[in-house]
Amino acid sequence: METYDLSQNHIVTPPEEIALSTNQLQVYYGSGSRASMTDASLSFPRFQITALIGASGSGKSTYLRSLNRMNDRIARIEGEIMYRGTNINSPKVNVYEVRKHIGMVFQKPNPFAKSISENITFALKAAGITNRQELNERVETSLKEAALWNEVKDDLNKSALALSGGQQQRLCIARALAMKPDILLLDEPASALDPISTTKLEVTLKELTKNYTIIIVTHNMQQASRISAYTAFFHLGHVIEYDQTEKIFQTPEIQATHDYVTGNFG
Ligand SMILES: Nc1ncnc2c1ncn2[C@@H]1O[C@H](COP(=O)(O)OP(=O)(O)OP(=O)(O)O)[C@@H](O)[C@H]1O
Repeated sequence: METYDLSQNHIVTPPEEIALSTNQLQVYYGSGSRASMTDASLSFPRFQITALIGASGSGKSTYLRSLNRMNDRIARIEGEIMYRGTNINSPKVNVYEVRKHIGMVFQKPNPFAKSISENITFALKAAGITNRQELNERVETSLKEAALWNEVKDDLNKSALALSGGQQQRLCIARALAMKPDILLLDEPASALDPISTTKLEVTLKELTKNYTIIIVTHNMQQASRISAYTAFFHLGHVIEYDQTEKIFQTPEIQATHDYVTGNFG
């Protein structure tokens, strides 16, 4: 791989309303003094999908997981994460509250070994919602939003583990949506899925932009260009380029981005 000047970057601020932004975010794992993520300043437009792309180890997951404080126990995170006028990367901010607004779905579908409906109601009950009618409504609404309702509505008491991988992943999305978040973070949600389930998931994500802001890590460049409005290219712990997706894939400003999207490395 060629050596690139990591200080060279091109980062736009989208003109749309911004749902979440980071200002010079730095992430240090353990007691290390070397940052695994350096000076990441990005603004994510509301009701759009933004894709985070880059080679393995470039820092995409590190960055994504920092956004809802999932890295708190294993890393030191410096810089600001601005959400609704508050820096949520502050020790004074309650991380559980943050995660109600900024939900996360992981690479491998990880439903609980419980029924389909209990997968959705579990966190709601823990949050103090006990009214049966409200719980039922949330189950139905979130399964509909995740485009799973029609496939499971007669099987709500069956085990979630009996679902296919693609259905399990949409259940995990429904589980996250049941908390009524504002922003959904997804870390390679389709990497364990077959092509048909992947297409279904992509269609679902696009539908969700009516009500949610989505930030997705993906290894799959076709996927990024199919579904996202903006794309950020990460390289060796730096954000090198951030712009409209079409621009990143067709006329990037930076050589490293060009080489990555044309398949020269990765
Ligand atoms: N828990 C951890 N402890 C220490 N270092 C870590 C940890 N997680 C990630 N790193 C390091 O941080 C850097 C960025 O890794 P990260 O997983 O964020 O990259 P990535 O772009 O998401 O890669 P992949 O696509 O393979 O998931 C790498 O050098 C990695 O070794």
